[in-house]
Amino acid sequence: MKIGQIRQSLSGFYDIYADGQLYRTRARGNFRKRKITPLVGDQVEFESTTPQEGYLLKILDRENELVRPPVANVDLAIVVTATTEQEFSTNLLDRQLVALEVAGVHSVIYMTKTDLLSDEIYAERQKLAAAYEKIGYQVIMGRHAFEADTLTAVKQALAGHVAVVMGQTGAGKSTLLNHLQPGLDLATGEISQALNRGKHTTRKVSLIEVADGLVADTPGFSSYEVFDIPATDLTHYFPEFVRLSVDCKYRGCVHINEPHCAVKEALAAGEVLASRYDNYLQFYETIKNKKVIYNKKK
Ligand SMILES: Nc1nc2c(ncn2[C@@H]2O[C@H](COP(=O)(O)OP(=O)(O)OP(=O)(O)O)[C@@H](O)[C@H]2O)c(=O)[nH]1
Ligand SMILES: [Zn+2]
Repeated sequence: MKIGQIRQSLSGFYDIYADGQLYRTRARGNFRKRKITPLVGDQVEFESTTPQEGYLLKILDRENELVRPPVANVDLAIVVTATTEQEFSTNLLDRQLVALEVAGVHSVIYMTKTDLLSDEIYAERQKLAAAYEKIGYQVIMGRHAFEADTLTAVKQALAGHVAVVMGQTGAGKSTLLNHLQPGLDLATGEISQALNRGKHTTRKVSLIEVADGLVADTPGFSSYEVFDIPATDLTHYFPEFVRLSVDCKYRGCVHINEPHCAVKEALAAGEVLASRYDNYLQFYETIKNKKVIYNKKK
């Protein structure tokens, strides 16, 4: 019996990486009965006598699992964010950051389309980038998204992680993956839209080695509409609020109507981004109005 990591899943075969090589395996029948689908990124037990043939026996406990792309044990997301005036929105960015925090995935923000910005807007974006860095998110941003320095920074960020590339439609996810792995040849722009129109393409998913990390070769996007958490938990997914709230007067302060709230004081002092706080309020209301029954995980 060996232990390894699923690196690729393709029509019933699972390629498992262990002690420096890949083993092609199939899942033992009892998996299907128990309705467990092995995912790329899973740590598994398997048996194999040759690299071409073996059986996947057991999936070890998962840290997390994403739906799009379907990958388990992800610990880093590169959140690709287009910076042009037509596309950039702190609301969309914060939604993604919160959704990833809820999934237990750390985010690095990667700014694209900076080459299309005037110097003035570029300077504005730099200011905002500094504010997100202060929150605790690394922001990778250059005057051109795909110049050597910015790509090197992405590769360094990937080191030691299992990562996915996330972001809104057209942000530049496939372009980034193609730069990280020349030869991957993902369709970009209009071609990618034409291919995706009207159908859900089920491609194979692989984890590819980039520098010293692993990244899923399929970019992702979640519908960030519902956070599967109670509204009162939302504050836990804003790292700067978590730090500040130790000084809120009330335990369980949600920083809305409570007096002596450290988050609101920091907001008034300009130490919390007004856009972050506004987005927080909006997400809070959205969750409250959903009236969904929460099946809280963990
Ligand atoms: N000028 C410029 N164009 C970019 C940049 N990044 C991406 N693009 C272009 O924007 C378009 C969309 O890029 P994609 O890489 O396909 O975006 P995506 O996020 O994979 O999009 P979806 O597949 O729709 O989710 C393409 O035409 C890219 O060439 C950038 O930094 N600068
Ligand atoms: Zn508070």
